[in-house]
Amino acid sequence: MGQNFFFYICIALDPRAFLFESMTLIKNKEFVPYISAYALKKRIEELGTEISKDFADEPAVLIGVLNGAFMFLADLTKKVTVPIEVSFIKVSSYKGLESSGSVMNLMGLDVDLEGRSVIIVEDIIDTGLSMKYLLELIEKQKPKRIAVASLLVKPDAIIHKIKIDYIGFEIPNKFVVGYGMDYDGFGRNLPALYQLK
Ligand SMILES: O=P(O)(O)OC[C@H]1O[C@H](OP(=O)(O)OP(=O)(O)O)[C@H](O)[C@@H]1O
Ligand code: HPA
Repeated sequence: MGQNFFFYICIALDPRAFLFESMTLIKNKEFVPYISAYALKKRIEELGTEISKDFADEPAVLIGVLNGAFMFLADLTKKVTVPIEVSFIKVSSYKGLESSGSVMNLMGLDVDLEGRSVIIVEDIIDTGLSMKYLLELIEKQKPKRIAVASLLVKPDAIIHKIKIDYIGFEIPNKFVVGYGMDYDGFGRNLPALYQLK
């Protein structure tokens, strides 16, 4: 409700939020404009402000989940005004338009997280499988605190219940591309978000 409310207020207050690009075709699938680059930017600014307040006294390690989170992490970190560290992990669970049902760890962590405050930064939480895997993996390192930030969450698709601390937008259970997210490897470079028609 909170995220949707923000979205409509954003459109009402600033007509630039309407500046969608046109439909896009990726590997013969049609995707229609869904969330504009402007609306993403405004929401990410808010998330950056929230994180800056919450972690003002305890420098956090932000862990971006590759590949999808590269754009969100880059824009989010620019809006965090308190000291942070940045690192990456790479996992894969999605094949084409569906979850494969298992998580492959393709690149491990290079930071010691014991006693640290950690924020896992994801582009999207869909079934929750990847985040469940990541939480279990990171908990083994005994951090002081783990928070989860995800630009998008599909509440109707979640199978693995997870506490999500920072949510950009709650979206329906429909496949999306753009702003880091791909369909079969393509579409990650789109600056806005598109939904499968
Ligand atoms: O909640 P889930 O059902 O696990 O889906 C979410 C995961 O799927 C996507 O990654 P993907 O496996 O497509 O790899 P990518 O980041 O390289 O695109 C996304 O970036 C999340 O990590
Ligand atoms: O809707 C999606 N789009 C792209 N990648 C994804 N990974 C999980 N869900 C999605």
